[in-house]
Amino acid sequence: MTSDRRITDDQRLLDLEHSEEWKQRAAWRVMKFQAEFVEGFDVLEAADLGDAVCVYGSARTVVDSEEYKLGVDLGRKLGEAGFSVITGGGPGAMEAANRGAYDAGVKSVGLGIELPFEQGINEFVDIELDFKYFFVRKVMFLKYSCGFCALPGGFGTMDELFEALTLEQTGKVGKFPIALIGTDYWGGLVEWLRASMLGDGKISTKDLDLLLVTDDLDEAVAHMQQSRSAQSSARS
Ligand SMILES: C/C(=C\CNc1ncnc2c1ncn2[C@@H]1O[C@H](COP(=O)(O)O)[C@@H](O)[C@H]1O)CO
Repeated sequence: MTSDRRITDDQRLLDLEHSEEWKQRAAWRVMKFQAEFVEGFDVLEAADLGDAVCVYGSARTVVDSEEYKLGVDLGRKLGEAGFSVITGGGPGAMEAANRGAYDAGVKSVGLGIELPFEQGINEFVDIELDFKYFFVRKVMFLKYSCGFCALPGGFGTMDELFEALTLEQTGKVGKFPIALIGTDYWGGLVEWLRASMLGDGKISTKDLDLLLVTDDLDEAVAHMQQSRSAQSSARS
C-alpha cells in the first residue's frame, strides 16, 4: 500500500535524528525561514489589507453545519463592517470565514500551511500564501490583523488563540480585541481559566478581561470596531 503522506520541511527541522550532512548544513536552514518571511511581508504589504480581522477555528467543521454557517456569517459581517478577513486558508471554519468575506466582496486572505498530507487552499481565498513553517505563518497572522475571532476549534485554534493572548498579556503587542464565538463551546474553558488559572494566581483578572465570549456576531464585530476606533484615535 502506498502512503500519500510526505515529509515536510518543518518535520525535518524538528526531527531529533539528523544525518551528518544535515548537521553540517543546519545553520543554513535559517535562509529558508528568511525566504518565508520575505515573501510573506512582500505579499501582505502589497495586498494593502487595511484593517483585517483574523479568524481562527477548526479545520474539521463540517460544511453545511450550524457551526460552518456561523463562520460564513462572521466572515460576511466582518466584511460588511469593512474588515479584510485572514484565516489559515484550510477547510472547515477557515473556509467558512473566507466564504463570508468573499461574499461580502472584501479581501479574503488564506495563509496556508504545508502539511504531511495533500490539502490545498480553500476556494474562497483571493490572496494566498503557503508556508512551510508554522512559526513564520503565526507572525503573519499577528502582524497583519487588528483583532482576532476564534470559532470552535481544536489544538491548532487553541495554540493560535493563546499565542495572541500571551503577546497581549506580556505587552509585546498593543491592545487588540479577541472574541471567542460560541458560549457553549468556550464557556467550559473560560470557567476553568477563572477557577484554576485565576484561582491559583497564575493569571490576573485583567488577563481574563482580554477575552470577550459571545454568541452574538454583531457584538463580536462591534468589539473589533471599538478597538479600530481606539487605535485610530491613538494614532491621530
Ligand atoms: C485536519 C485537516 C486539515 C488541516 N488543515 C489545516 N489547514 C490550514 N490550517 C490549519 C489546518 N489545521 C490546523 N490549522 C491551523 O490551526 C487552526 C485549526 O486547528 P484545529 O486543531 O482544527 O482547531 C486554524 O486556525 C489553522 O490556522 C483535515 O480536515
